[in-house]
Amino acid sequence: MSATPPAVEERVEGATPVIELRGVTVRHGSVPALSRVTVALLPGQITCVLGENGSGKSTLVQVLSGLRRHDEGELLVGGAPTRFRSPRQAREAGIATVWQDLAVAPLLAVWRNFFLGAEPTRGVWPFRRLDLDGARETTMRAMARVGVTGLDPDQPASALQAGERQSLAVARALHFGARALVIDEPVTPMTVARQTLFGQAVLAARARGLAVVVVTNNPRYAHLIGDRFLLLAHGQIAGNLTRDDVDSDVLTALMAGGDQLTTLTDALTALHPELGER
Ligand SMILES: Nc1ncnc2c1ncn2[C@@H]1O[C@H](COP(=O)(O)OP(=O)(O)OP(=O)(O)O)[C@@H](O)[C@H]1O
Repeated sequence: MSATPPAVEERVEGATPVIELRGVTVRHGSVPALSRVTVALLPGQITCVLGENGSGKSTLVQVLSGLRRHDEGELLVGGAPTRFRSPRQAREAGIATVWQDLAVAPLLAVWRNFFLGAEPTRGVWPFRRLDLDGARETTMRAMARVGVTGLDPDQPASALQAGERQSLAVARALHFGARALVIDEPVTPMTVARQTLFGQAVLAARARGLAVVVVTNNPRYAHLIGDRFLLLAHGQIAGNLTRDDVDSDVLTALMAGGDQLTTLTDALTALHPELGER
């Protein structure tokens, strides 16, 4: 895993955002969970979303994945204003979500979990049958692409480690042509092995030109993999920084507490007025 991604601004400058939020507000009753959030998610860029509990991270994931409709503002996919009516519509638009409580069918083979109803077939009806070898082969190749090698595609998914399950979900997204990948990081702390696997999968998605969103509570890890850092506080964007703007220590300090986050972001914006314009 490369610790220092190449200069992103050069690669993605001028690219049409895969997803764009313009002034998006989401209310739970009278409580705004997100308030006038504006952000562009660019192809080949990893955006890490950071913020304390209740800052609106999950709500943002829900909006991007079609689980929650926004009350105000605009959601654009590939430049076109969009309103998802279901998670399925978001998936069909190329937005794949890897949920915190990632579900696999534990008794089914890994390759079955990979295809989940989209299994390849051979021949024409009425002689059509499942292409078992093709399915296994495709699963292994797709998993290798995200850094998981030596996998037995016939083993039950329950035998996979948590990190490998996440990799499976990312591998699926890449294989089925997703344009954006939204990952809600598990709340439980990740082991180094799992972080490494996860990082490989995420960087593979980025290399394939997907817009990647990672919701995380770990600023050091975010700084390692992320190109851009979206800081949420009380449902609002408290900072939208690139890895050139902040080092790992500053990002960690920004995350130290909600109030501090706002104060420090103000201080940072005062030092770098251009930050406030993003
Ligand atoms: N279904 C709901 N009904 C009412 N209020 C809600 C609902 N879901 C979230 N909220 C409120 O909206 C705000 C944003 O919540 P959200 O879950 O998006 O934050 P979060 O940053 O993901 O927090 P966490 O890290 O705890 O999951 C919070 O004030 C929360 O209490």
